[in-house]
Amino acid sequence: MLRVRQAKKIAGTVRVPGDKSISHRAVMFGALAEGVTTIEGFLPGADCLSTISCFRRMGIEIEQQGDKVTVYGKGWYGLQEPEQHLDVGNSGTTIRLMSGIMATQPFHVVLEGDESIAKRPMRRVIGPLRQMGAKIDGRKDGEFTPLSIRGGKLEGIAYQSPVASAQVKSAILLAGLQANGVTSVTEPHLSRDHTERMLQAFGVSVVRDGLTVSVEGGQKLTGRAISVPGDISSAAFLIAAVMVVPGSSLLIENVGVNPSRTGIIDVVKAMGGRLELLNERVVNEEPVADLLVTHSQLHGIEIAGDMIPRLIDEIPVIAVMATQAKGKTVIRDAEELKVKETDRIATVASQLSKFGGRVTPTEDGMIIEGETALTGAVIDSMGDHRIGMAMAIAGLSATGETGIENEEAINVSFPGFEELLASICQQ
Ligand SMILES: O=C(O)C1=C[C@@H](OP(=O)(O)O)[C@@H](O)[C@H](O)C1
Ligand SMILES: C=C(OP(=O)(O)O)C(=O)O
Repeated sequence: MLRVRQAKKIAGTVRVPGDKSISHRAVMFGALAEGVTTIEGFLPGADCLSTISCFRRMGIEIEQQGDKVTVYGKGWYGLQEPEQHLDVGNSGTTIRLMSGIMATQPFHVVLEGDESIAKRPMRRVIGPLRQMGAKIDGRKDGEFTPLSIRGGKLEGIAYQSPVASAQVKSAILLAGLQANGVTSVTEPHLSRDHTERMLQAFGVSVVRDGLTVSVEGGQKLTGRAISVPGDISSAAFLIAAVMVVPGSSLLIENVGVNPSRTGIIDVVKAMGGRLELLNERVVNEEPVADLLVTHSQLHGIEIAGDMIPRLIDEIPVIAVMATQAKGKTVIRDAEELKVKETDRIATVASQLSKFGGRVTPTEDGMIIEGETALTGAVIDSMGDHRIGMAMAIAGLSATGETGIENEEAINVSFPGFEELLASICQQ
C-alpha cells in the first residue's frame, strides 16, 4: 500500500518522467524507419515497455537502459511475423496504434492485453481499418480483444471520426502511410497531434487543413535522434499538489507543452491558479517549457467542449483540485472517460467519496462541490494509474493518513512517483 500523509507544504525543483505518448511513438516509428533511432528522455513505464517488447517480438533490435533507447529500424516491411501473441499489457495506445501498423503487414498477428484492455472498445479503430481492406477480427465482431489481424494491401480512405481520439487518428494515418492514394482523418475536435509532428520529424509529409489531417501512401521514415520532454500528464499531479497544499510552490523543468495537451494549464489558470511558462523552446517539433507553479486559492469553473481532449487524462486530478476550490466545478462532454483504464467517471466519484469528497457523476462528466475538508482514507487505484496518483494527491490535502491499494498500477506511466512526491513534501 502507498501511504501519504497530509502535507504542510510542497516545494522544490523537479523533472517528471518522459511523455508517454511521445515515447510510444518514438519506439514505433524508430522500428519502422530505415536506420537507427536514438531516444533520450524515454518513459521507462510499463506501457512504453510493452511497446518495446512487442517490436522485439517482431525481430526489431531495441536496446533500453532507463530513459535511453536505441532502435535499429529495418524499414516498414522489416518486421517479422511474431511466434506468439503480442501482449500490450495495460496500454491502449500500444494496441490501437499497432493495429494500424499491423494492418499493413503481410502476416498474421494476435494482439491482446490485460483485463482492463479486454474491456476497452476497439471497433473505433478496427472499423476504419476494415474499410481500408484489412482483415481484422476480435470478440464481439472486433469490439474487444484479442484482436486477430491479417494485414495486406490497403486503400486510402477519407474518415470522419465520431470521436476526438489521437489513438484512432494515429492508427488510420499509420495504415494510410502504406495504403493506395491519400488517407485523411477528420475529427470533431483536435486530439493530441504527436503522431503528425513526429512523422514529420521522421521525414514524412503530413498535411493539415483545420480538423482534417492527410498522408499519402508509400512514404518512408528515416531514423533519427529524438529527445522526449517530460509528460505534462504526469506534471499535472504535481501542479495539483501545489494547488491543494497552501503555501506551496514548485518548478517543474522540461515539460512538453504541445497546445493539444495543455488544457490542464488553461484550466488551472482559469480557476485562479498561478502558473508561469519559463524558458519556452521547441525540441523535435514539440514545444517544451519549465513550469513555475505557485499555490493560490482556486475557484470552480465549467470544463467542456474542445477543452476536453486537451486534458482528458488529467480529469481525475482536476476533480481532486476542484474539491478544494471555491464553488462547484462542472465537467461535461467527457463521456470518453468511461472507456479508459477504468470508467473514470465512476472511479473518481467512488474513490473521492471515501475522503468525504462530494462528486456527482453525470452521463458525460461530473459535478464536484468545492471547499470540502477531506479526511484520510484507504483508497483503491482499481488498477488505474491515474486514479491511484490522483487519490495520492487528495491524500496530501486530507487530514491524517491515506493509503492507496493496488498502487503498482502507477508504474504504468509514472515510475518513481512515490519517491518524487516524498522529495517535495514537507510534513
Ligand atoms: O494517443 C495517445 O498517446 C493517447 C491518446 C488518448 O486516448 P484516446 O485516443 O483514446 O483519446 C489518451 O487518453 C491516452 O492516454 C494517450
Ligand atoms: C488512457 C490512458 O492511456 P492508454 O489509452 O494508452 O491506456 C492514460 O494514460 O490515461
